[in-house]
Amino acid sequence: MGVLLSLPVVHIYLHCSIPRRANSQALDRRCPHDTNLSGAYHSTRRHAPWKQRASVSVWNGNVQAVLGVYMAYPSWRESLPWILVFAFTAFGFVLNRAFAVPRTLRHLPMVPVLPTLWSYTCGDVEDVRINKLVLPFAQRGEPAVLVYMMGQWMVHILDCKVARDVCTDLDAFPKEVPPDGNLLWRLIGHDSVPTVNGAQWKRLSKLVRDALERNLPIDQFSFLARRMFQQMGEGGVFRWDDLAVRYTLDVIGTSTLGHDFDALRNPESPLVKRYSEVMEMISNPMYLVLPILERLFPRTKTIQAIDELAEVFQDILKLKRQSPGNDVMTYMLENTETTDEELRSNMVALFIAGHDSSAGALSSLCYFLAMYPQIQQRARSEVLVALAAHATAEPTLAALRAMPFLQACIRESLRANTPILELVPRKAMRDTVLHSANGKTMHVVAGTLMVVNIHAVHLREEYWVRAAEFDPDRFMEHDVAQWMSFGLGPRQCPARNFATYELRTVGAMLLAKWEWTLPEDSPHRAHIRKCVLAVCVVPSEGPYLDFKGGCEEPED
Ligand code: HEM
Repeated sequence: MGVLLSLPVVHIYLHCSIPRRANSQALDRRCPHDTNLSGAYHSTRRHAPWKQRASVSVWNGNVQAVLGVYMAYPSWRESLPWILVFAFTAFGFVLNRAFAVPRTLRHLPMVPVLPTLWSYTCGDVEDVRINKLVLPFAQRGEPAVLVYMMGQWMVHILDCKVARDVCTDLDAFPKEVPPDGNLLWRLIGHDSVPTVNGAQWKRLSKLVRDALERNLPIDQFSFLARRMFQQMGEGGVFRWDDLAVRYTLDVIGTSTLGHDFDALRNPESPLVKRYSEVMEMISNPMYLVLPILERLFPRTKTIQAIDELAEVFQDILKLKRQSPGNDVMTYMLENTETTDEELRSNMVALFIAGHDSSAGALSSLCYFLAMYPQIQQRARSEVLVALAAHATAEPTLAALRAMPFLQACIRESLRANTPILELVPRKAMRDTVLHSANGKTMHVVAGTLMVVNIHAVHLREEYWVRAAEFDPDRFMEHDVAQWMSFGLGPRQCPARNFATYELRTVGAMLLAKWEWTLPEDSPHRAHIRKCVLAVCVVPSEGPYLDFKGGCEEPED
């Protein structure tokens, strides 16, 4: 590709320089001895040999031809076009090396690299890029497509069966171990459930699952929803993505880390601000596209901020040891086989994996209910009936289980706007043949990186009737196998129960207390605008929602 890019340039220079070359030869013929011009040439050759040595050391190979050309010309002006030709060709080779599709993957369809780079240059958020460049392949029935991402070519899986097969066989397709320079993993650490494989993953995964299953803190979800309602007073227009972030931050803080960030009442809390800043620094798109930049231009300020934040988590862990509570970290600390680094690493992993994803999910749910008032009203009626039937003002587990339509709304909003668009890459450990749901076969060689593209599977029309529409009823009848917001197989989200009950509790309480709409002039009316938050893509800069019908909440 790089060579192709440089060809027109080479072509132009060849055309421009050939007559000049003829001229210079004619000049040489006319002036066989030193003329001013040829004298200048000779003196350059004789007195500036470093020029030649510099060329050799810079390009280190394939330079003899250029030196020959360089020496054959009577002045630097004459040889400049050739130097440029060489430079562009060399640049072309470098680009070619960087972007060439590996031979073993060339049988697969691919998203062309130029539009991909252009999309990054334009600052498109990942969902927009997938819609533009990847989704057309899914709609055409392809099981997979090659995409250039994070500095290399990866196979994006677009088919639900291939996705399931890849995610189920952990030995054949383990998670790709993140490179050392990756700053998100510097913060999380290399010993956490999402990053490890094999026996360590089995041990840590059991630890996390057992701790998460020990307590489903519905009371805590309700308590914090009431705290949020206090902030909302008697209603009005609120920037909903911000409230959702603060609510989920307090949920994850109190129920998993046993630490109250108090983000709902104190949005300016230093830890909350520091966390947001670090996440923003980590998500620099240039470094996400070209991870090699981490080595070429290390981000020392970001690294320092990350290390300071990691220290804060370390301190929270120390405090937790001294004063245990009723939270996931306390349960994990009971296990004496876990090392300090594993505990710290998993604490940060639970925080990051659990916070931004839930914030995005809550934000999307309320956005869709605002966009479709009839669906909101239907969900509200169901909630009020269920609460009355269970004689409770706030949701209990039994009452929440009697709200299937609310659950369908949550699943449909996670389908249409899934916060985690792509799973962590899996690496094929051996040559494999995979079969898609529509009967196609796909050969994959050992070493190939494979990414399940949830967003594309969730919008594939072969799987979903009118995929672009928000229609919770598609989840009322039965479970839909193509739905994969929490991942697939043994490594699917261990907190999916926690997360859905959090959404069900706060969703039910919102519906019971408020009615909300999207203001007419909202920029989110045509479609929801999003941004990248750590590992998720979530609604951004609103949507501002207009809440009505609230009444004063008593203080905590
Ligand atoms: C709506 C909210 C959430 C969504 C959509 C979500 C989604 C996901 C997905 C798709 C994965 C699989 C990643 C992969 O296979 O590459 C995952 C894994 C994980 N999630 Fe969640 N998640 C949510 C909430 C949470 C919460 C609240 C926590 C913690 C309290 C959490 C902790 C984890 C962990 C530890 C893993 C790694 C599992 C493993 O690799 O074995 N998630 N999540």
